[in-house]
Parts: sequence; C-alpha cells; structure tokens
Amino acid sequence: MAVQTKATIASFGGKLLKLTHNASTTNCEMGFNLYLPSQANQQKVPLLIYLGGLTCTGDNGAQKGFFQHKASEKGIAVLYPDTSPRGLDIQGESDSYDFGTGAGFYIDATKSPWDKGYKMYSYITSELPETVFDNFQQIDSERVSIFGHSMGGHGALTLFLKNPGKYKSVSAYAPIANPSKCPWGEKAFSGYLNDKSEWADHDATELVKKWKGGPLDILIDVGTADNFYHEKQLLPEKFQQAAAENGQGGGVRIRFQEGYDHSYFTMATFADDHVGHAARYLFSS
Ligand SMILES: N[C@@H](CCC(=O)N[C@@H](CSC=O)C(=O)NCC(=O)O)C(=O)O
Repeated sequence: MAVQTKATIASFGGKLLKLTHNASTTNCEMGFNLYLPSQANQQKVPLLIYLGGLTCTGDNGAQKGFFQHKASEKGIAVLYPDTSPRGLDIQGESDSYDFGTGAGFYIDATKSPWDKGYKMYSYITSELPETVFDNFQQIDSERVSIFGHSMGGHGALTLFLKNPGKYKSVSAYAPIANPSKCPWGEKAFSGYLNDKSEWADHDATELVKKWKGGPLDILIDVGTADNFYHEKQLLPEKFQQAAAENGQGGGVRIRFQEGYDHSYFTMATFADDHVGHAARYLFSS
C-alpha cells in the first residue's frame, strides 16, 4: 500500500503529486496523479476521480483538463489514474492505440492472457482508492465522485451505475456510451471478455436500463465537431433513450456544445461545470 512520490508541483494554490505504487490487481507498477487543494492542510476534503480516454495516462487530465481551477476553489482532491497496466509483456499489448496499453476500458478482463493484469475495474473501484485513503488521511473516503472522457467517460458511467451509492455523482465528456454497438467497444469487449453474454454487464446503455438506485442527475457534454461522435463511436443518444425507457430520461442532461471537438480544449472549457456538478453532491448533507 506504500506510494512513492516522484514530483510535487504547485497548482492553483494546492499541489499536484505525481505518484507510483505496486498494484496487485494490475500486476505492475502504476503511476497516478493526485491533486490536493490547500484546504486539505486544515480539514478533510472529498475526492473526485477523473478517468482518461484511449492513449492517456494520469497526466493528460492533470495537465490539460484545467480541473484544478474549480477543485481548488471548492476544496476537492482530484485523482488521475492511468488507463491500463503497463509493460506486462503480453503479445500484442502495444500494437494499437485502442486495445491493450492505454486502453484498459475500466473492466476486469476474463479472457486469457489479458486476465493476468487487465483488471482496471478492480483497480479503480478498490485498490487505488484504498491506497489513496491509506496514504492521504486528509481525504474523506465517504465523499467520492467520478467523471471522465471518452473511454473514461464510459468508465465513469459504468462504475457509477454498477455501484449505487458508492459515488456521490457522475458526469462525462464525449463518453463511448454504448460500447457493444461501436467499433472501439466491440474490439475491446471481444478482446478482453470470454463471451458475448458478458458484454451487457459492462455497457452503460444496458446498465442504465436496469438502474434502480433513485433519480439520476448525469451531466454529459458532447461537441458538435467531435469526429468520433460523427463516426458513431460515442452514441450518446442510445444512452439517453435507454435511460428514458427506465423512466430516467430527465436525469440524463446531454449538452451538445457547438463547434467543440474531442480534444482537451473541450474538457478545459467546461471543466468548471463538471467539477461544479460534483461539488453540489460532495458538499450536500
Ligand atoms: N490516436 C487516435 C486517437 C486517440 C484519442 O483521440 N484519444 C483521446 C481519447 S479517445 C477515447 O477514449 C485522448 O484523450 N487523447 C489524448 C489527448 O491528450 O488528447 C487516433 O489517431 O485516432
């Protein structure tokens, strides 16, 4: 459970820590970033987890998302995990940007050889937060929210929907909202999972149909100039429609942002809205 500090960087009055630890779920050393706002010097602060997309490490969100701006104002710690195990030496691990390294999809693989370390669901829901709470006692383990981008937006939706009550809120940028029905998701699920019957358990559009955890309030931003939206990799309307079938249509707020693309310029532009959305739930009693 020990962590090593590789760097401490001042950011918006708080500090961004670059950290590593040996993770048993992923079978390798994992890097992650943790932002501690200045309020953490005096009191317990809640935690917001940001899940990155394909090709990302914990650095993309920390360096380009501008989430620390609002997090510092509100007094929220932000955790930026990696998106997959690294260097497991599995054949084909680094052959493509959308499978293997940098593309763990926040699921636990059941298919060999990926099941040896591609356990990003267990890593993000259990091992990493437990490590953080053990090592940073100023973080309140009872107040945790989650959000993410693209593959990570989908990860945030599924982790929230699979674990009612575990996260206080969820939001997403350009999530891959119905992976069973798009090329990125079909490649990942057929590669990581043994059987197609397992896919629905990891697909946010299927999960929201079965949601019984009370009224939803999910914020989703999608840019109208997002090439992956136009290539039908994201399918946010399918998620909205599935939520509506379960009487939760009003609980999914999709904002189509005119002219914005799939890049971190979009995350940075709407960062205050997403951190603000989390803050409303992290500080409500
Ligand atoms: N290289 C790929 C595109 C990869 C890409 O756009 N990754 C996105 C996430 S996509 C969904 O999960 C990303 O966040 N990249 C990192 C960044 O800093 O922008 C291609 O050639 O199409």
